[in-house]
Amino acid sequence: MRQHQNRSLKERLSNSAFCHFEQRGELPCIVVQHPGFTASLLPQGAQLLSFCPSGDTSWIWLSPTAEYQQGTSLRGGIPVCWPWFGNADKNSPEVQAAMAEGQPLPAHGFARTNRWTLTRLYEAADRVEIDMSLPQSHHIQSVWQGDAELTARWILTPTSMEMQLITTNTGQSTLAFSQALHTYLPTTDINATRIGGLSGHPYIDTMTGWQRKQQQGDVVFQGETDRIYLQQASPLRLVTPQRTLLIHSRGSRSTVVWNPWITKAQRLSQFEDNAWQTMLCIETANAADDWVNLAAGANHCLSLRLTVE
Ligand SMILES: O=P(O)(O)OC[C@H]1O[C@@H](O)[C@H](O)[C@@H](O)[C@@H]1O
Repeated sequence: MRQHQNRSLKERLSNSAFCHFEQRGELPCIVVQHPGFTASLLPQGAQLLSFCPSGDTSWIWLSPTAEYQQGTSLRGGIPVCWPWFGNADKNSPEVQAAMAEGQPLPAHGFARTNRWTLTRLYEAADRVEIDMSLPQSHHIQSVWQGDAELTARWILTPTSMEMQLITTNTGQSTLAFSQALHTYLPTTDINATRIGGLSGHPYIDTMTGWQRKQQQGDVVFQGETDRIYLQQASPLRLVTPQRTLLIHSRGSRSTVVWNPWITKAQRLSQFEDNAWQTMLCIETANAADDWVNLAAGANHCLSLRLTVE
């Protein structure tokens, strides 16, 4: 099955102007080498691993110790969390209703560890667009009873990286889900890093028993940080010593901000002990109170677009 999937992906990419197939450990990877930018994406998890405009370093962080293993999400890039965010039991009863009972349920859902299929590739002088869809599988049906089609779309240009996650409710009744584009971002110094655009927003601080608080000013990092900011926030402004990145989002009414800091870093897989100093996550989400209730037949598009200021 895997070999057949890899053969047809190779064939599909053999006529491509800018994309080629590369095997990385156990995983096939799509490498994009456009005159204006380079990028790499895994069909496993529809995970973008890197995006570098020409002359720049990657706007996306990838762990130097990331492992290319079947069925395991790589640490870094943009993992897709869907159809639930975080621990299954922290989701609303509506989101939990479609989850199978008596099964171990993976954190952040199953989309990030399953194999997706390349369904569209558009290449032009000013952009590359790539679509992947998540096929139904026995494994998915054993953990989740929702009826949905899921498409990931990237629109890559020399000056921007857009990722969309489109959920279509193919069932007869309303579909409830939570989700995130779990973007890992680089910084050269977490102590000199701040996020603008969240001042005045309420947030859930998972570090203090899910207490509700309110953000005053920019978000700065002084310890382990794991927060769900509520309400729509776009654009966010990530200021690092290296660059200022604007994070534009649509279809998102919550933002997760995460840095594991010193102690949690030592417990994380595929993560060097000091890596917390040079990364953070800003996740374009619909999480906690903010889950999506999608009518039968309707679509929902969660989108994230990165540009530099
Ligand atoms: O190790 P995982 O499953 O990729 O999760 C990483 C982090 O993901 C974040 O979204 C969560 O808020 C954190 O609590 C979690 O630790």
